[in-house]
Amino acid sequence: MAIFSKPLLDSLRQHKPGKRGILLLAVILLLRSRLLSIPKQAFKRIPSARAKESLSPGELEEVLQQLYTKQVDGSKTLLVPYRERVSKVNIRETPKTKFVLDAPFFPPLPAAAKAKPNIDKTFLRQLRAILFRIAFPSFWTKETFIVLSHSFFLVLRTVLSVFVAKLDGRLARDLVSANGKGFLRGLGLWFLLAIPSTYTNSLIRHLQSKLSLNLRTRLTRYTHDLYLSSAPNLRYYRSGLEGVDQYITADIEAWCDALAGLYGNILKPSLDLVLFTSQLARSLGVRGTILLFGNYYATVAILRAVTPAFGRLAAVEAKLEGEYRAGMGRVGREAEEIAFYDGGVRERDILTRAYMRLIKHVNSIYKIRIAYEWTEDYVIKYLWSAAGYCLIAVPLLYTRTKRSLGIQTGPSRDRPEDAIAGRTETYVSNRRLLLSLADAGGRLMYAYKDLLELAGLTTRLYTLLSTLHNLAPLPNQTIEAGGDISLSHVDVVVPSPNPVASDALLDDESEPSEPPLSPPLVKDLSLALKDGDHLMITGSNGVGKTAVARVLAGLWAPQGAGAEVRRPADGPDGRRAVFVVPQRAYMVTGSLLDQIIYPHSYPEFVASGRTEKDLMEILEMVFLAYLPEREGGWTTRKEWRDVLSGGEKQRMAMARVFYHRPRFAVLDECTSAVSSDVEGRMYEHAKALGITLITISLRPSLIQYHTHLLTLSGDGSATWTLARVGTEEERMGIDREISSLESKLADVEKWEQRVKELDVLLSAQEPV
Ligand SMILES: Nc1ncnc2c1ncn2[C@@H]1O[C@H](COP(=O)(O)OP(=O)(O)OP(=O)(O)O)[C@@H](O)[C@H]1O
Repeated sequence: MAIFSKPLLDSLRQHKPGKRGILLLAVILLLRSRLLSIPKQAFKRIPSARAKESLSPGELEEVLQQLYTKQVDGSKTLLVPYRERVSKVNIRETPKTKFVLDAPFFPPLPAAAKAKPNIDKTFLRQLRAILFRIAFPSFWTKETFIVLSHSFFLVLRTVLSVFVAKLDGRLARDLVSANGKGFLRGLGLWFLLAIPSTYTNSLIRHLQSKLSLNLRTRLTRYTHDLYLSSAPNLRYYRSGLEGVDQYITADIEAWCDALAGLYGNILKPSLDLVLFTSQLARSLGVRGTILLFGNYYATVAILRAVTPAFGRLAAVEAKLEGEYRAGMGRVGREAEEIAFYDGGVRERDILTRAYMRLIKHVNSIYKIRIAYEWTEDYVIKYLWSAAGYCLIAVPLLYTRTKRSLGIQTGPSRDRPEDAIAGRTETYVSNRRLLLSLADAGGRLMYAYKDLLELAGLTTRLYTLLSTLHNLAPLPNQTIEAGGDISLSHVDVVVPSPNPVASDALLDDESEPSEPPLSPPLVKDLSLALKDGDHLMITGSNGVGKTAVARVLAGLWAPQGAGAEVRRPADGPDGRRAVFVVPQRAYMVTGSLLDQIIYPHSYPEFVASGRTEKDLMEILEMVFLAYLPEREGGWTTRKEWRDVLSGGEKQRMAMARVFYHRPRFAVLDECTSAVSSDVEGRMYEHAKALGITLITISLRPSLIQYHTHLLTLSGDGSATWTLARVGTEEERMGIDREISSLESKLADVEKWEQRVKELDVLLSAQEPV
């Protein structure tokens, strides 16, 4: 290899130990990259048992269906399709105790802090909490190793820059003194030094991206575990955070990028500044060094005075971006409804307004940046350069003893041309150092701006985490194995919005106040249901029927003095105690099979011992047996929300009830689009399976399948009546209806008489 050629080895021998070290390092780095590339090619030729084969479309479908495999220790291995292969990712859930321990580090933010993210104590506290509780929970993590490697290469780059500056000076000296041999040797060294320099640069970029990605994975997984929590937390349901998708997707990514970039952007120029200043101070003397520091001080003072509130601007930008993104998502989701109304133009106006709001803000940032960057450029490029010339002049014009920077080991400088060559060397080295210094200063100033932007993003991320951490769990419901459902003295009240989630970034800086509790929808509700007590809840629209179901299912906390909700626990065989089918049919992302077994996953379905034959029987029960064939099999993956009709979706929801066979099924107007005869058969089948029904409906035809009727009065008094179907009360109601019908029948004779009279009248008027 060329790098082992004799001249190079000679030059290695000729140089001092320090320089030899650098050359050695360059050779090692070069060899490392060479060596690393060899095995890859070699391995390609060796067929390995571990080599991953590409999956056939059928196998890929199976993997998509499988989703994960369960490990012995309870963790899951997610099967992630990747380039027609499958990569396995081990997922260990964040323990609940970790969240409990972390919560005190995320106290709620005062509105003023949300509105004005800045580099202050609050920012440092937030950053510390996110960094040391989530991003780097302990020292021995992969991320720490990346940071250490990153730091090493950053330091190495600075050291290499100093050598480049020295070599620059040496080349100029050899040129001025017409030392051809020395010049060529210097040029050789220049190329050699370029190898580790460029390698270091690309590695720094690589490690920075890797750090950002690893941080993102850590934060995302932590947030997923925190946000998608089950009862009694249900944070995804109760957080009340607007644009939460923006927080979890874009904001986390932006924060990780900003942090990973900032580390390099601060460490490297700071190191440069220290190293170059110390180098320069050696040749500039005391006067020059004082001038240098005076220059730094003036720069910082000027730039601090003109720096706008980049933190707040970045946070507002993220929020507006989230609003625009959410609007676009809504149109995508509700496309058909909008199309029926032909509401495209209206939606366009709404979205364009959201977009223009964002653009206006981004534009204003750009405008603010012009003034800032103009000042920054003026100060860093021109002021520093002018100061640099003055500083370089110090050793050249006033210093009698021209000290070298350590490279000049050449012949004595008694001759005048040697003196000129020496001065040129000093000048070129100092100038390069000064240019690097100006560059470092510029980057530090940029880093200050980045730091402000990071403060804004940190506030956003902290708002998300503190909102989720500070959401008190729902009060414990009494859950008894084998018990029944009972509510006693429960007031059903709409929960007040989470005050912590309020976003003061755009509006005012006022503290969030506790919103007043709305009046109860249903007052002092008491009822008890055991197996076979089929209950129907009825009442006019908006009266609170679904609200009762929410309390029953544990989504809303029961209110009122002495209020208590008792629910049965799930059976030991995994049989669900209570299963709610909501008003709006929900279709999960996945295959046709996934729709029936939801919220079970495929491995749970397999573990339950059920087969596709069982699923087919269920589909027959809900009159959807044609679906597997029509849609191309059980594993077909489609956007089921759009593919199935409204009635089909409702039938599918009933299929889920038959699959899970809960003890109690709360059916919230979930068969409103199903024809009455099919609805009746599904109700009969549910009862035959031993499922106790709690139906919310306005259809009187459904009363016959129930034993109790809860009627919520729609007169604003929040009262209710609970009657047994077929009791005295109900009979009285039926008797009243019969007597009203009989009195109407008594009039039938009079109406028939009248019809005859009208016939006679009409025939008299007909022309003969
Ligand atoms: N999250 C909420 N925030 C504010 N108000 C709510 C919320 N959920 C329900 N409400 C209000 O509570 C009232 C009762 O709602 P609910 O959904 O229980 O009505 P419902 O009786 O089921 O009506 P429908 O027959 O139309 O389905 C409504 O006036 C509704 O606006």
